[in-house]
Amino acid sequence: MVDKKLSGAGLRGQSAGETSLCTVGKSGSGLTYRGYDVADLADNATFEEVAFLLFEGELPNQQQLDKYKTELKALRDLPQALKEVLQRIPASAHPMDVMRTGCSFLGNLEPEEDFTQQNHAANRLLAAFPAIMCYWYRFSHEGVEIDCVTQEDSIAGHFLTLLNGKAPSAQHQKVMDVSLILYAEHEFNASTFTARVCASTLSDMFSCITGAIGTLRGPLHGGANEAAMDMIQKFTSPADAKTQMAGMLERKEKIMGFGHAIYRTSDPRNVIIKAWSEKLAKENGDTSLYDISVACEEFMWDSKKLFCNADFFHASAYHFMGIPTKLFTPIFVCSRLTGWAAHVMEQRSNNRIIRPSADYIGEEPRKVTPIAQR
Ligand SMILES: CC(=O)SCCNC(=O)CCNC(=O)[C@H](O)C(C)(C)COP(=O)(O)OP(=O)(O)OC[C@H]1O[C@@H](n2cnc3c(N)ncnc32)[C@H](O)[C@@H]1OP(=O)(O)O
Ligand SMILES: O=C([O-])CC(=O)C(=O)O
Repeated sequence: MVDKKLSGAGLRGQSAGETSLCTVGKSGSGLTYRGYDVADLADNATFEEVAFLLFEGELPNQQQLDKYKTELKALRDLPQALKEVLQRIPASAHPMDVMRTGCSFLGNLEPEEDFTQQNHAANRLLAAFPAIMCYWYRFSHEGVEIDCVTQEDSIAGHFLTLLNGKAPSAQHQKVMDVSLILYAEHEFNASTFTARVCASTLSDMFSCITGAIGTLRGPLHGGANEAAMDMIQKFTSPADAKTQMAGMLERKEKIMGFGHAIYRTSDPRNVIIKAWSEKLAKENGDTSLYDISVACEEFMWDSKKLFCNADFFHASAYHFMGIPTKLFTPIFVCSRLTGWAAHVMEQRSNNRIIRPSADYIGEEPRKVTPIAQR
């Protein structure tokens, strides 16, 4: 894995366009958003500042940030028709399907009529996604019709308040804010590339984001945080984790939350969310799941030189905050929407339809045999 080859299938290692939004693994393991190191942003900025940075190109000053947050707060509520649609989606539905439908349906009610509305469409989704997720979840699972508006200052606090019906602790609010920063943007990953392909046909913002949600859903991409949670919950101790993982590798199973298409030796987001996971475990007074996670990390590195990606310690961190596992990937949506929308805007600003070629490996030209003779 250390000598990871960036070539072969899956367009690996091929440049598919230009971006000024993000670098991934440029110096082996780094991640920058518009030139800022993600660790610096996680320490010294908020998610709203990062969203502004991605959409507008620069970090906001205090006045710009206040204005932006006021704008977002005014966009939090959901139209009645969308609430009615969410009420009809069963509890058994996959929450990523709920996000996809919520996004798509909002696009019916409040379409992006032309590209001058692109920032508004992006901000509307950024403000509304926490309510789309929590309105459906609490209605279908608890029979509660929540008020989609809160007075919480941040998107992180707003989401946790909608989910729990009460304001979060300062610590939980901070961890959620950091998590939203870490997941915000990641160059030409599969879901962002989906959004850019859609944008390249001059389609609307809601279609681009709906497609991206469908791509993020898979366990090889965003869905890995849920899959990692399901896995670590089955391990009874660090030793059991190592034994079971050895069996999984022997059976050639993929271990979710490990490995990466671009990074070679580490994912820079891991060390940040891992540290928060440890703090949360200690605060909860039970580090057993954290210890199991650390054992998984050690085992995978020792046996396969595979490292934790952003998703692995997000699983335990979210779990320690009491977030239901099925909502892990939808939280990713609430964050990555910023990267997706910024890429849609960037694609539109210098567009040519994305249409690669394929190497044909099928039959030679042949004639149709009449059906009676087949
Ligand atoms: C936020 C995110 O989306 S981060 C990614 C989240 N996804 C996951 O965690 C899913 C698990 N990981 C994976 O499936 C892969 O590592 C991916 C999809 C992330 C990257 O895929 P690729 O770029 O094709 O992986 P890569 O080329 O590094 O694989 C090299 C070898 O390691 C193996 N490998 C890579 N990751 C894993 C893993 N998690 N578990 C077991 N084996 C793995 C591959 O099967 C491959 O083996 P092979 O040469 O015998 O075929
Ligand atoms: O870049 C990738 O392929 C996947 C990833 O880590 C992300 O989208 O955050």
